Amino acid sequence: MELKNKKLSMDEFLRIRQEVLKQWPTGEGIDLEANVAYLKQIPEHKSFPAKLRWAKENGITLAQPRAGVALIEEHIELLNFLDKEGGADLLPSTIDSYTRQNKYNECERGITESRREGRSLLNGFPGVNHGVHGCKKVFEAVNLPLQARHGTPDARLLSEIIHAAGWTSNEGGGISYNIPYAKKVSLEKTITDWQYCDRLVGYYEEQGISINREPFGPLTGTLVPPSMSNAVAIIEALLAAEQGVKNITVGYGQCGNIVQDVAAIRALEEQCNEYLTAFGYKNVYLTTVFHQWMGGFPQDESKAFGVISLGAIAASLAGATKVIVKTPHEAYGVPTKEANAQGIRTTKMVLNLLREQKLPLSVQQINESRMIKAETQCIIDKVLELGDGDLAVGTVRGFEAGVLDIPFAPSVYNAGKMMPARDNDGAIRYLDFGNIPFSDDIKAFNRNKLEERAEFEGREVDFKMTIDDVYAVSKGNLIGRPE
Ligand SMILES: CC[C@H]1O[C@@H](n2cnc3c(N)ncnc32)[C@H](O)[C@@H]1O
Repeated sequence: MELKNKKLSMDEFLRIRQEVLKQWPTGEGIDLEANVAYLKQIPEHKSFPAKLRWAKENGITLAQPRAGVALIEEHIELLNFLDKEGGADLLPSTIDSYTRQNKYNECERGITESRREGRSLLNGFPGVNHGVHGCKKVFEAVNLPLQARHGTPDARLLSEIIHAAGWTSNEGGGISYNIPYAKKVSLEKTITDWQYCDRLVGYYEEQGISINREPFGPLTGTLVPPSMSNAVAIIEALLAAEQGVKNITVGYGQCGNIVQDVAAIRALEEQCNEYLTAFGYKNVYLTTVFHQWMGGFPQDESKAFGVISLGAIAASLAGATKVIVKTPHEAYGVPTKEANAQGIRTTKMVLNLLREQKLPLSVQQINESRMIKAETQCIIDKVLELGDGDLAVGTVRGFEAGVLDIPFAPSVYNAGKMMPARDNDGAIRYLDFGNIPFSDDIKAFNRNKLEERAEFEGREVDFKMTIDDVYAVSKGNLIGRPE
């Protein structure tokens, strides 16, 4: 089917749906009307969109962890522990890597072995294998809204199952769950598949049920310039809105310079609303999510709490609707429930202390916001031009041309020509523009900022800065100064 940014007809959607539900036995018999009846009866306090709206209207930043284990009972115990002991405001179910690659046979084996071993041998919750029944059991055993968090290029069956089970939020998108997560999956395929996931939400919205969609903001989480991640987030929000999604949370991964981080997430919300309005999508309720540092973490747990606290501070000062919490085990892998709860308590302490404070507008922040918006607009306008006005086609051609280019992405569809580095204040700039058609002013701004650092450090502006910056935070610094 030819790729286009057009709302799927119900006939087309239902035709595809027949194939989707056959991908694994747990897809059999998932009935949309029965789902509508179930979703209509879930209590307000367990609706993701309702809680996000409450937080935004009350100027509160919510804390949400990541968490997922192989077996249903242990997963329920984990989630309730993070609620009761951690103070989580929203709950995830982080889905395991096999499910993300649609390798449900491996999931089955992992579930069996986890039962035998008495511990989780999967790195997340295998939602497809547990099916609607299992996911509903989790939803009914917790007391907070529930969201699927994963990294799945083809999440169509997973989305059917989690929404049927009452989970009223799904993370991901055709770009953000492809380019940073997959090596050889075409963008045509993943954009098409995520149009299905969004159209499913559009169907539920048409039945009067609000479901939240959250593009994955941080992408590779490694020195991604804010305008590049904002451009991708806005594109995915627009693609979702075309399919009838009405409740969207756009995301941003902490970069480390507070002024840039606050400016970036505020610019993201403002510019995304501008584009939604310009494209005629009315009544889309937009919120934001700030991801605590997604790059390398220090092994020392006390230092890790420092990184977690900085993320909480930036999220709160920016007025983000939600912050995704890291744990002191980040440098090692899947955290214990205790460590996970510690990350949430640290975050909530900071959020409570800063609740009445926001970073006052400064000249630096206004200039940073202007630059981010100008860079973002340059990227999106070129994408639309390449697509002859079609955003989906333009996105595919944008990656082919290197106009959209995510640093350190594994996908063969990513040009990998653009290179970032931090300036002397730790803000992320473009060191090599690759094929991004920025204006001369934008290029001069980025170059000058990096020249300032070069002069301060007594070295040339070059790729060594990038490499030094990649490892800096795990070594205890923000900027990778020469040793
Ligand atoms: C997007 C990557 C992030 O997800 C986190 N993550 C992945 N799987 C799990 C998991 N099963 N439990 C808690 N955190 C997890 C990982 O530590 C990293 O911070």
